[in-house]
Amino acid sequence: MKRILEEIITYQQLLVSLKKETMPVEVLKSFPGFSNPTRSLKQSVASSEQGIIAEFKRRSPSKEAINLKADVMEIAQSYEQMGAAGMSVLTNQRYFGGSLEDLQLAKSVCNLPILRKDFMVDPYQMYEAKAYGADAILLIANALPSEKLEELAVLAQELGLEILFEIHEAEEIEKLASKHIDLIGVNNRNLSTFEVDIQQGLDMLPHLPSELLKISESGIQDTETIGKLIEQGFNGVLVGEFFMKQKAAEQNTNNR
Ligand SMILES: O=C(O)c1ccccc1NCC(=O)[C@H](O)[C@H](O)COP(=O)(O)O
Repeated sequence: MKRILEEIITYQQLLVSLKKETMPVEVLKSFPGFSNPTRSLKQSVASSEQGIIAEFKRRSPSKEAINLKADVMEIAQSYEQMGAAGMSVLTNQRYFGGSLEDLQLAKSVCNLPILRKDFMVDPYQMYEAKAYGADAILLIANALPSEKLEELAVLAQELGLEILFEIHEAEEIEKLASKHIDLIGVNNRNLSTFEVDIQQGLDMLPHLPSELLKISESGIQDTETIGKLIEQGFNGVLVGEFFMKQKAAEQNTNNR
């Protein structure tokens, strides 16, 4: 079976080449948001008790429908009210039902730093992230060679975007120099098998550079697990499905 990550990366490369034709970088640079100052996700996580990065996620390759009817503006405001340190917005349409417009709307209705959670493969996407209002971007260690990760990281930093560098295995930390990393994310989900192992993430803690803020990502399904991860040394958590399902349940109750 072709790994989903490889499939997504191939798709992204094709998508970016089409977008470059329809919306050149020069046009992205003229977006009003392009020159906005960055809201620091790093500072917000560092100064928050549980460093919660709450994700907007309608569906996913592993779960299909999560909350298909979700309203991004309502959810952004509720994440801010519940005390999240930041918001992650999946901007990939095909696999997650998200969009850059979701990101733009989220940014416009709350004061949270916004992470563009997508599969970044090309410098063009850094300009796009900035134009639509992202404060931080994701770089996935397993998705690209070191040279490409560095190229994207350098440009992101030039544009004032912070970097969440995601790893699944401890050795992957070596793929990008610490000077380019604002937050290190340990993905508890294996992107080939979709298996989630929170303990494997916890076991990696002693191997991570002490100076970096550490985020536990994926598969977190209750508040007890959030507490345990923070108690054991993570500075924050990135949670999607659990919060989005809660929001769907609240919506159903309100509609009755
Ligand atoms: O969520 C998936 O099924 C998925 C599959 C393949 C690549 C990436 C995937 N997720 C992206 C994410 O990073 C998660 O949405 C994020 O860590 C939150 O996870 P969760 O709390 O389990 O929704």
